[in-house]
Amino acid sequence: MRKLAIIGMPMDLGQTRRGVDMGPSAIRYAGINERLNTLFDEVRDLGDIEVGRPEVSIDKESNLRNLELIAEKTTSLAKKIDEVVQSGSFPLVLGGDHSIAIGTLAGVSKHYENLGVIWYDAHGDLNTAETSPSGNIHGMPLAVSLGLGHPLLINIGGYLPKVKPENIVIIGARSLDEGERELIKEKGIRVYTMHEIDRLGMTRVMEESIEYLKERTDGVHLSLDLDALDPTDAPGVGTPVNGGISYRESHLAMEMLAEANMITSAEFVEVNPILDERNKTAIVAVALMGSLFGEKLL
Ligand SMILES: NC(=[NH2+])NCCC[C@H](N)C(=O)O
Ligand SMILES: [Mn+2]
Ligand SMILES: [Mn+2]
Repeated sequence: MRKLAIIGMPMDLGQTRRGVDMGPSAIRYAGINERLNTLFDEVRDLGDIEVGRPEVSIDKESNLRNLELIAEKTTSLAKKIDEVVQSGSFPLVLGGDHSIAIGTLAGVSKHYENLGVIWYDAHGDLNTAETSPSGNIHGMPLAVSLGLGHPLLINIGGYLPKVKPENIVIIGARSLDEGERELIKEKGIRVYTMHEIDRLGMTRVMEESIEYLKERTDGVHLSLDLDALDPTDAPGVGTPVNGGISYRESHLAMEMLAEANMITSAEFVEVNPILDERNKTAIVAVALMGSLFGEKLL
């Protein structure tokens, strides 16, 4: 029996543009239930993780914006995800800014020996407090999952690391900070930048990524930041970067993942309805979920 559990994570503390906390509502409004109902034997919407309206604060010592709150809220998310995986359901998390991935991965990864991660994003999200140009934790979750960063974040769930560098594939990168570039080289992380996507085409990028992860992982988490897509297709994001992946290429990528039958958890993040045009970005997110979960035209 194929079971899906939807969990909303309405958190905007990982960056400074308010509104991304409304992402889960926008995605639900875009018709997620109707779209996914027929693709699973059971779809349960577990509602949102309680985030509240906390006051924004900067940790003086580390210069990390909202450090303690993010640690607390992602810990709650991790617990919920852990339960969902144990119950045999596929966890689908709706963001929220990308810092929520710290919690998702903490909840998921303990169930696998070698969890793979596809980081579909314009950014690497591989900063630490030392390399971050912004102090925004949404630029750090992948580093945190590698065990690099503030102790309060890397120890969530009581174990580390959540992912090994050789089990990561980044797709869609076109904005990397200096420290992130160094880390990618030092750790040998596989990255398909927009250059490779243009040059090889999305088909080959996905074939290679799937083969690479099949060989070494026993489960794969898809962390999809809507800013991986070009801003013309997904304008409702806080940190848009021109020259992104098209709507069609993204559908192809999701369809190939469905065919490979390898994704074991997923999150769709950074949908900000305040910055959007008529909920376009949430609608794109739901359409991509359809393809990811096996929707077919014929
Ligand atoms: N999840 C995201 N949209 N991350 C954007 C990060 C931008 C920049 N690299 C930073 O660290 O601030
Ligand atoms: Mn991004
Ligand atoms: Mn991101």
